[in-house]
Amino acid sequence: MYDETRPERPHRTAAVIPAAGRGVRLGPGAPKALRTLAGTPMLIHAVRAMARSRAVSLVVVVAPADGIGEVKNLLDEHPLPERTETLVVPGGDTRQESVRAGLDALPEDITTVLIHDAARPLVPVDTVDAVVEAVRDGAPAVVPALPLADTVKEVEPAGPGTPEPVVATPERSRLRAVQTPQGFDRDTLDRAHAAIAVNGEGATDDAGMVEKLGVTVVVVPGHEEAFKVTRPLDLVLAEAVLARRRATDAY
Ligand SMILES: Nc1ccn([C@@H]2O[C@H](COP(=O)(O)OP(=O)(O)OP(=O)(O)O)[C@@H](O)[C@H]2O)c(=O)n1
Ligand SMILES: C[C@](O)(CO)[C@H](O)COP(=O)(O)O
Repeated sequence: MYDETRPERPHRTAAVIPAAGRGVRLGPGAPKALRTLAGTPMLIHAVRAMARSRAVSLVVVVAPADGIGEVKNLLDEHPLPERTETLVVPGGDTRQESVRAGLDALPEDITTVLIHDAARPLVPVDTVDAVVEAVRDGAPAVVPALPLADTVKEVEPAGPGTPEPVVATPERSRLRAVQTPQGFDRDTLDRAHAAIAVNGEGATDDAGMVEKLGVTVVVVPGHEEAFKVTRPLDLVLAEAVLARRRATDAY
């Protein structure tokens, strides 16, 4: 409820980009975030995607611990609009630890945080803005997501080469494939990470940690081009999207 005796906290939004993964599923080569798409490192595409939003005034890149200097050089070589500051911090052994390192580096005045995978370099600015707007409208946690095209089965995992028994078929119309940026009220996300540090349970995304607090997470429409570059075929798709953007002057 609005309390007129309490001064409004100014909204300031930061994007934290976990970029410290190795990219094992992509195959041998440089760390995934440093591999190029249309000649530009994936990380730079992701940083630009955040900086395109006028709401984002700070981008924190969580880099491989042995790649801090290289990432700083890349950011110097690819300047952003003047309104966007950048910070680079070393990541951890898991995505969760890397996100925590990014959160720890945020200045006090940040009230809204976006967590965005470097591995989703092509997310359109409208998706970023929709997430920020939903947080600013009062949702403590917001994820962009799309309905699924495939039917999904829950299985009893078995060893390699052993057929896995199906245990359930969730109703597809109720399922969503979740993307990033995921947007949060900063205090809520800090609480979620602190709780996980105590109980030790992990989650494959940040919203999952907030759900464990019992806080409602809401979904806004995601975008097909916000897909995660995970396996080699994703590189082919990403290059095709960039070629189409260049041909239509949309980039
Ligand atoms: N220790 C880690 C692991 C992952 N990430 C980041 O989290 C995002 C999503 O992770 P994923 O796509 O799984 O990247 P990788 O861990 O690099 O991929 P893989 O699992 O194939 O090694 C990526 O931007 C990745 O750089 C990170 O910052 N720190
Ligand atoms: C955060 C995420 O991109 C949401 O779909 C996904 O969970 C990351 O998973 P990964 O295995 O770390 O790539």
